[in-house]
Amino acid sequence: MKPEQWKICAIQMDIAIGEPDRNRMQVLNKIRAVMEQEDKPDVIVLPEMWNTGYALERIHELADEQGEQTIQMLSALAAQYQVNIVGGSVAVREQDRIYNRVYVLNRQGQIVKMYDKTHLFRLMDEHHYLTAGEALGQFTLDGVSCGVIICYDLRFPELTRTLALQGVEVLFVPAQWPHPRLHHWQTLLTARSIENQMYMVACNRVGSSKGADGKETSFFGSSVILDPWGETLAGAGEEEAFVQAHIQLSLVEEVRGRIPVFEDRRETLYGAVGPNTAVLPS
Ligand SMILES: O=C(O)CCC(=O)C(=O)O
Repeated sequence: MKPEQWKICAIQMDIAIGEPDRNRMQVLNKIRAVMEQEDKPDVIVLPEMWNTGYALERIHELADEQGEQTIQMLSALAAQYQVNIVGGSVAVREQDRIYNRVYVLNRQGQIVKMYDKTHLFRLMDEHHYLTAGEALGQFTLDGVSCGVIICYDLRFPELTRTLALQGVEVLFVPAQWPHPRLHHWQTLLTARSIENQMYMVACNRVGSSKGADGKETSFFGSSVILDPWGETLAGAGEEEAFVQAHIQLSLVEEVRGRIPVFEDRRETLYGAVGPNTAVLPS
């Protein structure tokens, strides 16, 4: 049965580029610390590409083969602490392909969803190294309809809208969103939350790392939990933090009832979301 409320914890952390063993140890210790709190969370969320960072030039050698190490660790933790884990994303190798993949584990430690980032971020050369996913990230945890998108996916309102139309009430957004685009991050998260009347749990990394071009990229954190009105329930700055909030699950239905945008949509005017019907200049 669907709970009345959930406690969510987003683990905002630094990531050591190209050091999966060190990052796994960090994640293990942080999850243990979170679960030692008196008021334990129901769902833990991690940031994007937390095993390798954006070490794209060595990604074939560093990525987790079939996700085995990630699955083993997160599944054991989920079962031990009986907590749901939205496992951020990790670089996973499947034969000669690399995916930027989220594993979602339930309280029994079972995988309930695998989602591969569908929109690859050209500005960081993802399209040269990674393979895009072809499926949406909808799943159920404790009877709650949830969705996941990864970082740059946030710029595609059709994706979040499609998930909302599938009934998603809580959307998770693992990210490595860098400076100087804090304004985009905050605005897009708030807009997606308000227009889709859903909870938004966005978990970004902090720290900085050097890319293949030798340039330093720094990440502003600013992880946030928004309610279906787009109001901030919890947020962080640029330091490592546990971003935590209790969310009232019935609020989604209440907000959708107050301002019934899903009933008021004029699909016959602007088409169903889904296939790309945009007319581009020739
Ligand atoms: O869209 C952006 O500005 C940031 C996206 C990004 O860094 C990513 O998808 O990894």
